[in-house]
Amino acid sequence: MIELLRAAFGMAWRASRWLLVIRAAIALAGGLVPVVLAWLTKLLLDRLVAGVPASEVLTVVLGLAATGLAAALLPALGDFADAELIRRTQLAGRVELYRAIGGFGGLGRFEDPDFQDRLQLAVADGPATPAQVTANGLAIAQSTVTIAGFAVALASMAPWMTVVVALAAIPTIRAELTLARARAAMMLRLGHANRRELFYADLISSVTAAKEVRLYGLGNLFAARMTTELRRINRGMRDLDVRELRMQALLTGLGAVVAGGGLVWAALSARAGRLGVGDIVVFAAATGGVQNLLSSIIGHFGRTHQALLIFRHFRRVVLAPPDLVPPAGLPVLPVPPLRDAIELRDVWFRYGPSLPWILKGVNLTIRAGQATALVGLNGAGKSTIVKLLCRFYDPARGTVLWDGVDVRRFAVHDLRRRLGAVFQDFMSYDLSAAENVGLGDVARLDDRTAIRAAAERAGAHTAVENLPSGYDTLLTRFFAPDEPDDAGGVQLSGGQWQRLALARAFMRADRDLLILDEPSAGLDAAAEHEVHTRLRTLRHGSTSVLISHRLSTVRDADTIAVLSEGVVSELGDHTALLAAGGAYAGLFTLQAAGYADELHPSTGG
Ligand SMILES: Nc1ncnc2c1ncn2[C@@H]1O[C@H](COP(=O)(O)OP(=O)(O)OP(=O)(O)O)[C@@H](O)[C@H]1O
Repeated sequence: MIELLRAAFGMAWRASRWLLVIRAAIALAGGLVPVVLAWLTKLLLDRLVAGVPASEVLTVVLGLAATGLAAALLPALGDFADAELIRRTQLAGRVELYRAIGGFGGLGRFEDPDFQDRLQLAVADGPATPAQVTANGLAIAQSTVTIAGFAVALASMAPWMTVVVALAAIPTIRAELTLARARAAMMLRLGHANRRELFYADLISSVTAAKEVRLYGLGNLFAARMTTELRRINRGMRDLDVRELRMQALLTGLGAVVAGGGLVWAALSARAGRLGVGDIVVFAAATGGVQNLLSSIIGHFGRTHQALLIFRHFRRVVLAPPDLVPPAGLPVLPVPPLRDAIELRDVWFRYGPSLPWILKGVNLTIRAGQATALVGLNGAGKSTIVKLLCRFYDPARGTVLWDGVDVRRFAVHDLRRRLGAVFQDFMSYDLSAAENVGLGDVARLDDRTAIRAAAERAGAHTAVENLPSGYDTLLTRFFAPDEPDDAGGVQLSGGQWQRLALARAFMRADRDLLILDEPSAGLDAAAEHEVHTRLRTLRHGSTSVLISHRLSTVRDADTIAVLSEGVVSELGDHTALLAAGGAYAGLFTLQAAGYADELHPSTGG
């Protein structure tokens, strides 16, 4: 906890050291104000009772007015400084967090539900926690200053009372810490439910799901499921609130007994002439004040504790070790241009220790300068191989070799700079058409000539030029236009989006390996033909991996690998595989027969 505390203060300090110094000065002054007020009030009453000259009374009154002004202003100043501190620390925290998340090279962490819960908590609440810890810490310091002042006053009148008040605080401290721990644990436990609730809420309100939700009448079902999750969350929170209420009631009772007892003693002492009128004022202010402050300190302790527990999740995400590491002890190597081949050697892979093996000893050589096609039934593991080639995961066993070097020896971003890819589940960015293409090579994001050339290769140029603002057209209707006379965004069709994804990959067409996972699945027949003709020319002499269920589009690949039961079951070119009469030949004949039937329907009957 001390280490966490230090890290939280460190972050706030780095985010804004001057603000922190000013906030500390406000806390110190704010801590002294109640004590000064109580002493000035006692002084005023004592002087009034003693009948001193008016000028002496006036001095005290002026002092009281000035302290009163400070009492009124300081909290507002403190709140302002806290809010600014939170804003600045939150900004610094977000930058740190997103840099860390961006640094995760693989996909495994994003698919781990426990890590997701931690990530969501870190993203939603983590960045503000250092400022919360700091603000609560300063509030504790402020209250401690006040308590020290009152304790001196109380000890001079009734030392035993100081001890009783301090002892009465112990159960409160324990209770608050227990509650803080329970609150933080609850937040993590409710993480699953929160994510499910957000998931259903998004389905109900998102444009993407709107069609199916309406057609299948899913709105009520999703709303009911969302409500169930919300109820579960509310139940958890309510249980905690009830526990808190019960404890507060008990502790308040205890406080009232202590304060009441002290006041009875003070009143009896004043009656017996042992205490003056001013003393009673200071005594009442001190017992009430110390008790209030102790419980406020304890509250702040609880909140600090809770913020620290969330900050711990934030730190775990930020300080998570690299997820893709080179083999133990071996130095990282630069990635040389591909000269010979990429080889998967006895590669085994599954998506989690408890999940089934997807690849069970795949051996495959992707030769430089050649086109390799991967075919196989749904779920055979074709996209999984693509993900291993991009090193989104490392194989559980076996190796992926780049010209004979294990790809784990390379820095992952260096390796990826040498790849271009269209994924089956490609992205559609709510950005301009030019950016949707240019993102394929960030260094050339503003290079309109390169963007246009890539769009032309993908057969997307004419369609983009015909958009209301050409390449500058925003490809979304999600954002309202900035200018009133702006035509606003447009929504593309599925096939048009696919062409842009292809164009994005073509921004990297000169890279060492071009991966095309179903690059034409959403295209019409003419477009598909056109794209594949272009691809054929483009692929000529370059290294590519192509996945397609339409076997006519892979027939001219140099090598076709059939994936089945987790291994490469057939390998060769189209002619060899047809002649072998295996699974490929069967599938190809089936597809060809389908078209032949359409072209030459049986005339019988
Ligand atoms: N992220 C993931 N987590 C867990 N399992 C996964 C994940 N991605 C894929 N799988 C599983 O791995 C298997 C292979 O999937 P993969 O996407 O590689 O198949 P594919 O051959 O590309 O299929 P398709 O032809 O349908 O695109 C499937 O059974 C799938 O359920």
